[in-house]
Amino acid sequence: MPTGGRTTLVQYLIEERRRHPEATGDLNALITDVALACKAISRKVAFGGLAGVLGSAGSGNVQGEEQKTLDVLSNQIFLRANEWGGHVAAMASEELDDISLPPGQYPRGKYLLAFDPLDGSSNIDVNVSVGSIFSITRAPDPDREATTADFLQPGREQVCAGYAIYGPSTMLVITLGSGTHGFTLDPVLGEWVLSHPDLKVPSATREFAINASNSRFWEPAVRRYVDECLAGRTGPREADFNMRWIASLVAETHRILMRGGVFLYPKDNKDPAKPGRLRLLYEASPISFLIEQAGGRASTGRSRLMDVQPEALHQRIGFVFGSADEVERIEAYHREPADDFRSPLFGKRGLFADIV
Ligand SMILES: O=P(O)(O)OC[C@H]1O[C@](O)(COP(=O)(O)O)[C@@H](O)[C@@H]1O
Ligand SMILES: [Mg+2]
Ligand SMILES: [Mg+2]
Repeated sequence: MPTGGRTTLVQYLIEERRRHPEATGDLNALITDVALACKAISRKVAFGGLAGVLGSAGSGNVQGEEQKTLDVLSNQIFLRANEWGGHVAAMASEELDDISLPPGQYPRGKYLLAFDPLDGSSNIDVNVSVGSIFSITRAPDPDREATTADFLQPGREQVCAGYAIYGPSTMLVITLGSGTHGFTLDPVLGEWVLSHPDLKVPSATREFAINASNSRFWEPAVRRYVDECLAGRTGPREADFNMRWIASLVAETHRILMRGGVFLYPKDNKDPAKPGRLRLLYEASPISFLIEQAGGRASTGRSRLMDVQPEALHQRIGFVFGSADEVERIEAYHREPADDFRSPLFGKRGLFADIV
């Protein structure tokens, strides 16, 4: 990484490319196009109601979710920024039923780009941080037209992943497999400046994030974990825990990268057709790559998320990530037979184990 003065995203990417003498520069060009899309979305977010970007678009996506105006707009911005660059073989988006091929292009690009153009869209209208998430993998065969099946690669195959967060300041956080690095958008020069090199997630934490309104649908291992956190100093963990829930995956990830913590959107029994809330290819996979590269752990709750073989473009999955000690604990709870515990206070090992 360059030393002295400001390091911009472009400088960082050039430096990274030096470590790969065989690289053609295509990946860097693609990341620059993605970063440009994020910059454009950031401007739309900043103008908010003045740019007419709030509210519903009056349509739904392939997953039956209401599309916000900014979901649709951000999707268009991502597509336009990347379809003519010659670097992608195809794109997949939360907001598109099927993959998108670049228009009439030959030779095709070498990469597959999957993205959630606007994450946390329920927060747009209330002016809370939202973001964009992206994942880049290699097209298995750039000599033929890319297919949906080409996108179904485990997370460990990603060559780059990142997110932009549109918060009080706009940041781009990326990994190319050599650490996780944060760039802040200089709003005057319009440049991404390296502000948070080599982010590290502490292995221990006393902060967890989960949507507790789903508690009646949780599996016993998740219920046990949360019960034990809530029991605090007087429970089996012998420590008080704090809780957060922003409902923007990007914002939760950012907090965890900044100060640690654990996030759970676990597999539950709310809707048998949906094994989890978050999408594997353009939410959980890229966030996992960023978290692992920052020394954290990313899991389905049972095992490493980046080893899951995807089966569908918009597949959902249970997702637990953050400080390694907590994620390991949650995985261990899932391995234990459920009837071994009911709650921290009343289970076999609990304070009142003898009286129940
Ligand atoms: O509304 P819930 O159930 O708390 O879900 C919140 C989760 O849904 C998401 O908003 C899904 O993202 P989208 O806004 O891209 O659909 C995540 O960012 C967040 O973690
Ligand atoms: Mg999302
Ligand atoms: Mg989205």
